[in-house]
Amino acid sequence: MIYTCTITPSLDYTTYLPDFTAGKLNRTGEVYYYPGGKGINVSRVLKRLGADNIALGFTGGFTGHYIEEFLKKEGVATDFIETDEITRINVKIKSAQETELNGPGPELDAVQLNELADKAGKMQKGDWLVLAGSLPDSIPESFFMDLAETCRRLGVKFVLDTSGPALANLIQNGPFLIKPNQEELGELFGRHITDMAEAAFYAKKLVHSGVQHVVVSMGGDGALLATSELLLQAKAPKGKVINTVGAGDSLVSGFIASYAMDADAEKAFRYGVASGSATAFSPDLCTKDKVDAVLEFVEVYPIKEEDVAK
Ligand SMILES: Nc1ncnc2c1ncn2[C@@H]1O[C@H](COP(=O)(O)OP(=O)(O)OP(=O)(O)O)[C@@H](O)[C@H]1O
Ligand SMILES: O=P(O)(O)OC[C@@]1(O)O[C@H](CO)[C@@H](O)[C@@H]1O
Repeated sequence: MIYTCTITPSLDYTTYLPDFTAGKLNRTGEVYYYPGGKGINVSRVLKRLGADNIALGFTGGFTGHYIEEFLKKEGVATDFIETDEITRINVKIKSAQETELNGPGPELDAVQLNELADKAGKMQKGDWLVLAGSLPDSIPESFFMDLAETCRRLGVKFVLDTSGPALANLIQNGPFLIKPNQEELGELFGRHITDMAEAAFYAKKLVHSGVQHVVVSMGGDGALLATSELLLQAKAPKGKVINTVGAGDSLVSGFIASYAMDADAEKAFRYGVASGSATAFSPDLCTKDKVDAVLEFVEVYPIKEEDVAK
């Protein structure tokens, strides 16, 4: 079974308007209320790609209830732990530019965290755990280290799509897959990464430190994959970009859905990039039809040793 874990879900209040001016009253046009948070997006896309999964995490209040109902209607199984706090509302403003306002995550106590640890302790060899999204500072880092250790002990494939100090610590546990974007990769090494050559250099470093698959997503420039055997670049297909929120999560979903079927990292990478781009070209997250339609336009080729920054 594939489990996703979203510590900080959100209800994404998503609105499109022709002009947005900060400091003024802006009247919105189209408004959408999507369940959000990175792990939840991964769950939704996995389901659309035909991969059954269970969404874990913490939800509360009317927003939490809405998220659960929405996921139920889409056929995504959930096993959330209830919080007293209302799940945050994140505001996504789509105008000439994309502006986002993300709220803080929940305050969780030891009982709630233990409940999650218990669920993780029941996973089985061959399962997947995708820990995605921001991790509140109030949770001790040792909690996530223990989660990673549980995965290692049980033979569960641990996938990480988070950032900050937690990511830096957790990569020491040899996760199956991490998917930093260019900026997050730079944060890990305290530098500003400007191109594919530099991204390849640092991705390889992560592989040497024990990460099994490193996918660095680079927005409209595509992505790269580094493993102990492969160093590949994918060019993203061209298309009309509507909404890039969740594009990275879709890449993770596409990779997992494909790898779970064929255990072929190159194929999974191509399918992941197609999924990310298909979301960028959609108002909500991608559908399988859209992914299949863009797949043939994803170009994948090896990065030559001389093209890796030194
Ligand atoms: N403008 C674009 N055109 C085509 N494909 C895109 C575009 N932006 C994103 N993508 C696709 O989505 C993938 C992930 O995008 P990106 O690097 O923006 O992820 P991210 O920063 O993790 O996003 P998020 O956190 O919003 O999910 C890219 O590798 C690419 O395949
Ligand atoms: O605040 P975080 O947890 O870093 O990111 C949360 C978020 O921006 O990520 C998703 C897109 O990737 C959205 O659904 C959600 O609102």
